[in-house]
Amino acid sequence: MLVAENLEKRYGEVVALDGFDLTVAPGEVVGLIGHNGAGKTTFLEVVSGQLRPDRGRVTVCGVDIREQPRRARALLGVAPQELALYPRITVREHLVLFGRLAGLRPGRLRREVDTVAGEMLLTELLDRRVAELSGGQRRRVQTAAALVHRPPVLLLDEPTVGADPATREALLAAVRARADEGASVCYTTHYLPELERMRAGIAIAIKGRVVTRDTGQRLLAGLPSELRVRFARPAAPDLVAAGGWEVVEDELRKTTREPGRDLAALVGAAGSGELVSVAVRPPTFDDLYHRLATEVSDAR
Ligand SMILES: Nc1ncnc2c1ncn2[C@@H]1O[C@H](COP(=O)(O)OP(=O)(O)OP(=O)(O)O)[C@@H](O)[C@H]1O
Repeated sequence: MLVAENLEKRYGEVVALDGFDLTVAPGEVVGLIGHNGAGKTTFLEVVSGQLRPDRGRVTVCGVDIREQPRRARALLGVAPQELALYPRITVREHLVLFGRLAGLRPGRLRREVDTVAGEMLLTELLDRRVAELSGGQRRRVQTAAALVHRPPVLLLDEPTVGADPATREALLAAVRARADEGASVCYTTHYLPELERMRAGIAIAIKGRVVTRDTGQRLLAGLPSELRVRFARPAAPDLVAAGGWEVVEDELRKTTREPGRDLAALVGAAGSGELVSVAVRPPTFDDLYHRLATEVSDAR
């Protein structure tokens, strides 16, 4: 369980966190999303103990990070946005190092290294030095190092940046599996379909605070669908204009929260005999992101 309450952090005039609250329950993946500069990385740095907040409190499985920083740190798995790896050692040595620092004993450590290497598609690379890896491969090592000791709280800051599709899929599956085992996962990304894939809750940060916390499905439910209708012959222009339809080649399109009602009204006026096709595209996570982007620019 991760609980952050009323965090504040200033850098001179810049307010990076401004009353930031977030709770992530065991078994839950929360996608923390928001524009560049919304405070996501600052929040993760505060939780992982790299940064001291001016105000507020964070507990990790009930352990206060300020009162017992070492105990709290041992309960966390952190993959920061900036790569922080030792280039001269091998991938295996890396994972062993992180597992040992977290207190894993040799037998279990060996097993966990093999398991996480398999999950993150790193098995073939275990004996390569980090310096010899590509950017995407290094990021995978960083995520594996966060997972290796099976921490109850995971903080992953844009872990799929630069990942190819197979790697992205493997990473999302591994993260979801850790949550299914009971971990609380806080995951930042600018790519919302990843959150859909992990059945993640969504926390939207704007200007240093979480303004919305809901399921993806409920947030999507507030968005319009796109309705596309084709007739055998062009519909009458006055009919099109009156219904607020857009004409794109031989198709009528409308973005609407009530596709059924709009379709019925159109067909009622034009007659169904000429109808060739109807398609409804429900809102996607990309639409949600665009909506958020608009709302954020309006709030600025
Ligand atoms: N070391 C620093 N010194 C001064 N200002 C900083 C520092 N670190 C962050 N900030 C400022 O704090 C605010 C929040 O930054 P933060 O990196 O937390 O945003 P973010 O939501 O993670 O953005 P991104 O999506 O780009 O990763 C920004 O205005 C940023 O410029």
